[in-house]
Amino acid sequence: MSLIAIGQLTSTSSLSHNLTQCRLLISKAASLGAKALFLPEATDYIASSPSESLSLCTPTNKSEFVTGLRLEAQKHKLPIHVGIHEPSWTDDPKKKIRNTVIWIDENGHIVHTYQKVHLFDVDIAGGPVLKESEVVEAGDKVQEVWELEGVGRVGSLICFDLRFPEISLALRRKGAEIITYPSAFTVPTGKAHWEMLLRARAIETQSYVVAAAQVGRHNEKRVSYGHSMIVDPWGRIVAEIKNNDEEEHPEPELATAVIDRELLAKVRREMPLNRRTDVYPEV
Ligand SMILES: O=C(O)CNC(=O)[C@H](CS)NC(=O)CCC(=O)C(=O)O
Repeated sequence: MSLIAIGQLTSTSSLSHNLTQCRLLISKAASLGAKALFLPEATDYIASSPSESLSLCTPTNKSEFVTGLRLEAQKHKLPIHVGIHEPSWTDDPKKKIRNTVIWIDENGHIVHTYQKVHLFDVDIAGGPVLKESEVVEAGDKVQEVWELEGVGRVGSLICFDLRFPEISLALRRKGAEIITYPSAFTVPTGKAHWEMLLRARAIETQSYVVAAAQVGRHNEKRVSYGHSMIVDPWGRIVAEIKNNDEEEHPEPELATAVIDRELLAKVRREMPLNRRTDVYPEV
């Protein structure tokens, strides 16, 4: 049984501001004895336009934000899972960004990474209108699941990936016990679908779902839904940040939950989900 923490904040286009907010969450998570801290998608920055996003994107080993987090992880001996932007270019004139999540271990080393596979291109009447693929390069790999010592086997996904059960089932097949969805959901889609999708993914993969999310107003164009949560393999919400949807500038917040591997084993033992791949194709 190990405690983990999720952090919720409002990233802006100021990397140093975002780092300051993360430092508060990191020291809080460490003082509570969490074994790891999970932060949202795009914690390094949320820009107000594709061109601003491109101009803020720097190589990971030169990013002041990532360097700052690595030092904090080392100082507090606290592993950190965090969504960032990474450049994909070498000398490609059509520059693109990678929307990734990195895993920083307790020594401050980046030991795992995942690049978002499903990009958010939507045009919903009355909003939101977002075309992530204009500036972001889609990933093409399911991550290898890794062991977070004393906690469980982790597989990472990001935000919009949540709507595609196939990739979470692929992680389960690779041995995942904890599936993460660092996110920046929009308010209308969050109100309609966020909790339902997270709980569905937890129930059908019989895994913990860890979803740290951006909240509040990032700039004149973007607001995120928040409501970060951890769901257990039975579909129960075991940690939740209940932000007020009217509040545009909430304080960074933290929530914790215990990961109970015995419960996980019990759920999987009591209701085996044996697939009928003789009837339909394996996904
Ligand atoms: O823009 C950045 O820098 C960070 N990336 C994001 O915020 C991404 C792409 S715009 N947001 C989502 O995928 C929201 C998905 C969503 O809201 C849904 O599935 O309903």
